[in-house]
Amino acid sequence: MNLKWFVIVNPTSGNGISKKLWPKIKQELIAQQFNFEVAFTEHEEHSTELVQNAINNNFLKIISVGGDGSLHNIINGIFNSNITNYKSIKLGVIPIGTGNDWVKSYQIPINYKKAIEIIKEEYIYQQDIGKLSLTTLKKDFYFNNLAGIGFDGHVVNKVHKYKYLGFLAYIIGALVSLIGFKRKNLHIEFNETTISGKSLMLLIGIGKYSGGGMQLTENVKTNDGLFDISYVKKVSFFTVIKHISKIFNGKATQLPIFNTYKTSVIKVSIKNNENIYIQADGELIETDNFTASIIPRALQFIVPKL
Ligand SMILES: Nc1ncnc2c1ncn2[C@@H]1O[C@H](COP(=O)(O)OP(=O)(O)OP(=O)(O)O)[C@@H](O)[C@H]1O
Repeated sequence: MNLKWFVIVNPTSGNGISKKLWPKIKQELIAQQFNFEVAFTEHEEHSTELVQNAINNNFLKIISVGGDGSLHNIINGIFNSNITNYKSIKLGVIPIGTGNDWVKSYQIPINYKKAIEIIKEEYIYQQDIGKLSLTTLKKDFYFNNLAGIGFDGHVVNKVHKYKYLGFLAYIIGALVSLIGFKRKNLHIEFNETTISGKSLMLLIGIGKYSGGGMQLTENVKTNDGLFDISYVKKVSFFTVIKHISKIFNGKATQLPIFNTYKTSVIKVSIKNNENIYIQADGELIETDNFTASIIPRALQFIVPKL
């Protein structure tokens, strides 16, 4: 076993803030007596490969410096591989992203010095991981925070243009995208429930926050072995504007447009081969019918002791 930490830095995250801050982060890691090696991502999804190499070289303690997409790629690197000792891995996050949504569930501070202090404590929390198995493409994608299909994916597709606006990128992207959005036909099955027809969006949640601080799922517990499902058939622009504060204060799911459920498995089919976007942790994945299943307490994350 390698006792050193392996630090993966996405220099592009947070609109390039990671790159600018890295010298200070490095200094702080040294000051807090971390023994570490570092690698920078050189292209999209490179962290998937970097984490696999690190684990194959016996590193078990990983730090992600970046946003939700960087963490998502690291998790896909761990689970989309033949790594069998993933239960021994410890994963810490120094959040330098745009949305930084996963860290909000655990109140991990955006301040990098404080985030490093938390990692130093090595307090472990075993969190559920979601697995999206694409039916036709026979590919698996994993997520640690939230996946969505429909409007949600559409916003992720649009949001790149607005990332310079920071966390506001998602809400502005959502408002702009709502105008003229055409709902898609979905067929959704879980437990004894079937939902079929034109749908605005389906959210499959593990973590509490998405879209830069929005709370669109209910009674979230990240290790209960259940997805927090939110289904919205339709919504008007006027309703969103009227209830905009509820999107961020956790009360949105009380609105009658929200149907919420809990399940460990959910099957989604896209009717009529419609062109629809699917996102996982804010990263677009390929479009296909899929089954989402939860892997309870699959991975050890380093979080603050609450
Ligand atoms: N060297 C690189 N060049 C270009 N893209 C990269 C590079 N390294 C990683 N990426 C991509 O950068 C994207 C965004 O990263 P990340 O999500 O960490 O930052 P963010 O978008 O600013 O934050 P958030 O997801 O929290 O809003 C990911 O999709 C990842 O694949």
